[in-house]
Amino acid sequence: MNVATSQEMREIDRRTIEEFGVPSLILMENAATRVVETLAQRRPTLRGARVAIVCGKGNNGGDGLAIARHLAVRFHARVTVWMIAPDPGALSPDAAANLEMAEKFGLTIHWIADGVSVELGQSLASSDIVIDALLGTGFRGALEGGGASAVEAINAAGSAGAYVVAVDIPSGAEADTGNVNGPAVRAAITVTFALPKIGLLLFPAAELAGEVIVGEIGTPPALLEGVRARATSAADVAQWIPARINGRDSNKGKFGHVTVFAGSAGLIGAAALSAESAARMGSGLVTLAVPEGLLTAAMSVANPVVMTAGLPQTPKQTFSSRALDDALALAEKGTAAAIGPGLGGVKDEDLQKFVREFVARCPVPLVIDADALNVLSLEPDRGASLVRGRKAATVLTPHPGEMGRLLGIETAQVQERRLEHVRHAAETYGCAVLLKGSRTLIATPDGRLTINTTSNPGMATGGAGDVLTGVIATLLGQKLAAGDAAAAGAYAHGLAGDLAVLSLGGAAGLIAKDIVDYLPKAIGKCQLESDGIISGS
Ligand SMILES: NC(=O)C1=CN([C@@H]2O[C@H](COP(=O)(O)OP(=O)(O)OC[C@H]3O[C@@H](n4cnc5c(N)ncnc54)[C@H](O)[C@@H]3O)[C@@H](O)[C@H]2O)[C@@H](O)CC1
Ligand SMILES: [K+]
Repeated sequence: MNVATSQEMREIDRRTIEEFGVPSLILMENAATRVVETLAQRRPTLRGARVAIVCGKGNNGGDGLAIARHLAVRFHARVTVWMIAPDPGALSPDAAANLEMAEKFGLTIHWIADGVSVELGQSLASSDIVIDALLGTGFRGALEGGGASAVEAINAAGSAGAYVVAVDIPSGAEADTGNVNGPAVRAAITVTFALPKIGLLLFPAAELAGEVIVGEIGTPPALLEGVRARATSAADVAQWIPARINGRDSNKGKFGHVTVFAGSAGLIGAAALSAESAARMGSGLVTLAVPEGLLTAAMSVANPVVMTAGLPQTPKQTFSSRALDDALALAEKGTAAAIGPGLGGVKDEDLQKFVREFVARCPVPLVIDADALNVLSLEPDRGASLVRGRKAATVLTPHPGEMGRLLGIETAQVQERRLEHVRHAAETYGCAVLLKGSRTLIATPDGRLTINTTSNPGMATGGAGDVLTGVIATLLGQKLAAGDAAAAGAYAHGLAGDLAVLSLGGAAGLIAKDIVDYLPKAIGKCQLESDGIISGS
């Protein structure tokens, strides 16, 4: 599913109006109609209901005024409009046109420039439905003054039982970041137009939006295809994966062969988890390479389907640069490799040398994770040029701390502008980059962005990242493009975690191995959803 930034949406609207001749007032009318239809479906008691509509001075407010008219005319709703604006002269042209119509239809309209009004609070609190048409995609920053007071009144009404509907996006939330920097509306449902705005998928806005309905407003479909961001769907995953593995002449050679380079003393479990997840994700063969002193330990904890190899090690039982030739030869036998989980000893110069050389020369598609990322970010410029120089596809899978180190910034800075930084990293390192989080983001150097909507807080548990590494390596080994492998991998991994939590009946006790075990179910669910046999969650 495509998702839009506010700028892309403005441009789509502009082209709809200028190139396709659809007047902006028709778009606004369509938007209002979609909200009213949704309300009619969700609120069987809409006829005669008490509805308060809070409108701003921009086009979001214009939508609210059009909604007011439709509710009054078609459903005889008892509508009160609250304009949070100084006077009609402050309104956008389309909002002003709708104000004029609303006035001529005899609707009740109150004006409060500063938003502080006892009557507003009382009116909202005694309404069955409150419609938030204060601010839409034009909003940035933090709400203060009148807008903030109006939002607080909306939320108080919501807490008192009113059904709160946000028009396009909850007011106070930023459409491009999902950030909420001040008061923001908490809605039961958000009706957004043409395409979901990126912010609606990102926290905290995603949580404030409630259920998100996408209302079609007459935008030419071709214009909706031109956006740069998307959210992965089950159908995407189903489409990407079976094209490679469901052929009639299946044999294990066709499913790929992943080689995982991982593990150090005390961290052999990370290695075993990555390898087992590759097997569960459907890799035909999996080889786990560990420092040679840990081979026996690896064989005892790894799943028996996993082949094992021991490579030359440093005195601290991490990979030595002497392991390089063997490692490259092993990698070359497979269709994809992963390096990083539990490597340990990042300060060990011999390990650093091994990682740098391996990354530069590994001839097959490669997932770089965890300590391997930390080695690269010891000297970020050199790390970036090593990755950029690679011949085969690459996916980096940093968590926010690792991303900060890769870019030479603080973790908090990463988290403040996740979209921006993941895109920047993809450009800098010239490969697909997956930034982990409650909404994992994937960027590719061509500027495309994917938002992952599966996963749950239970997955913030040791080893979950190691599992993801094995999953993505499997998809790379089945010849998916790097960005698709990362997107499909994140979706399947998150869905496996969701299914595991449902099955366990709680999130707190989820362990990484559960995610591994639910991978087959997650893939199966994607296929069933894609075939229309079951509906999406
Ligand atoms: N352009 C179009 O053709 C369509 C637009 N539609 C609606 O129009 C909305 C976008 O309209 P606009 O671009 O007019 O913008 P908005 O209605 O979202 O609001 C913009 C107003 O918010 C103010 N603002 C921005 N940041 C602020 C802050 N921190 N504190 C207080 N005020 C702030 C701006 O000064 C501006 O007056 C969409 O969300 C959607 O609801 C729909 O009618 C569909 C068609
Ligand atoms: K709104």
